[in-house]
Amino acid sequence: MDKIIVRGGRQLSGTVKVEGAKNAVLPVIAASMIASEGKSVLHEVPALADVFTIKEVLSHMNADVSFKDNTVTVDASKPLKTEAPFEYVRKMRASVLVLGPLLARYGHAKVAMPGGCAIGSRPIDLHLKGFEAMGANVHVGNGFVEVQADGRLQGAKIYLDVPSVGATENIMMAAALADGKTIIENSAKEPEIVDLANFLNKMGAKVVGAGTETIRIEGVERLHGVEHTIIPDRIEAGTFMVAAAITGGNILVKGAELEHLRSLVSKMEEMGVKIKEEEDGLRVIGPKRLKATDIKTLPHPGFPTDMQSQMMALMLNAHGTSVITETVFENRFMHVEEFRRMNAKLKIEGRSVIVEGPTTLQGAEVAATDLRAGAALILAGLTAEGYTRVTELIHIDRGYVNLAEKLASLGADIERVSDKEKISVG
Ligand SMILES: CC(=O)N[C@H]1[C@@H](OP(=O)(O)OP(=O)(O)OC[C@H]2O[C@@H](n3ccc(=O)[nH]c3=O)[C@H](O)[C@@H]2O)O[C@H](CO)[C@@H](O)[C@@H]1O
Ligand SMILES: C=C(OP(=O)(O)O)C(=O)O
Repeated sequence: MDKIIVRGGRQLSGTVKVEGAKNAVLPVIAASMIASEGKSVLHEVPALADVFTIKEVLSHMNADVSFKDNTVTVDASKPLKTEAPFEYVRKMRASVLVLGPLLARYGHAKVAMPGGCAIGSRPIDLHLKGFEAMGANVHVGNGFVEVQADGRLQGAKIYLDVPSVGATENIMMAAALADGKTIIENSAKEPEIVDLANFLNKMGAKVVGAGTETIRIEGVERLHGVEHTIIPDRIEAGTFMVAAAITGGNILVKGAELEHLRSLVSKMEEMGVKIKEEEDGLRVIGPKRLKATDIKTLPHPGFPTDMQSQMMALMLNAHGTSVITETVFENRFMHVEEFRRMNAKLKIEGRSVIVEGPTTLQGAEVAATDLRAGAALILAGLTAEGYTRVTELIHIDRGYVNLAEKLASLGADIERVSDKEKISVG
């Protein structure tokens, strides 16, 4: 089992380039299956475990997929299978994003029903409600969800009870080939939704309003493969921004888009961090003394839940009491227990965590409970006394490419070791 071992105390400086966004590339690769003619060529694709999983899913479906030098090519013009077995959904919940494209193109799709995970129960009822409104029959049983339509889906007006990212994406993809107009109300507004809409539109779809709370999709007869560049990963960018802030360092995060990061930037500025927009990214300069603040996670443009645990690491180093309230997922505080192993003073009260800072964090053996929690433990390790050993890297590898190597290139005392190798530090 691999571990990342980090010794705290170094100030980080230099430049790091952000990869393409995991949460944009997964739906875009799924959407490439709708194209019944031509190839899609996707650039800036990060070499993440999740990308390899969705590539396997598409290959299983009979699409021709290749991945080389951050470019994925998908040719889905041959007839596709419409079932994805459990092994893929187990590895990655985003596998449910094949439902919309397959339903649109073939009127049928079947995938294993995703279970809960470390951050919450994560139902897909809103995805299914959308498909049903468009005329599909939904059957859930024996651990599978199957959706079936007689002929083309029908455009419909769909109100989402919560602005779910995945439901918005799945419905948008299904509606791209539906008969007539679909209106999604209370849709998610994340930048990744806009990227998917742009991709669909290049393929010949008619989607307007992505990035606002009402998306309108006029169905078309068919879509074709196109070339597309994935947007930068705002969560990876945010993770490096916290690395600069937590170590009192100075990092240029190349490719970070201010427009996608406004809530994070404003909270970090409240904490005393200097953030400047430069031509090719954001420069982040950590202060000598971080100030406490409060955050509440919300759908975009509110504060992203995927940055909550990294901010907790930062708040542990800030002077005063900070409060974090998690409203998106009901159980995204598994990292609290791990931070406590590092001497953190944290109290959970319902959906909030009270963070007493600053704490002298102590290195310890800790486990990544989800991908962002793993990144947050590494960030905490950058300021802890002694060695922090982070295990369960399988989670981190889902969402970060070479995180330890990139932090090392910025001056961190960090390395990734496998149990088979001789551990040279600690
Ligand atoms: C691959 C991907 O893009 N993952 C992101 C996506 O996940 P994902 O698309 O799964 O997240 P959603 O936006 O759907 O979930 C938000 C909330 O809605 C609830 N819900 C969702 C669907 C549904 O049918 N019913 C329902 O109740 C969820 O349980 C959760 O409490 O958005 C999350 C919220 O920004 C991010 O943390 C994830 O990184
Ligand atoms: C929760 C996340 O991803 P996923 O939805 O793929 O589990 C994340 O990226 O932080």
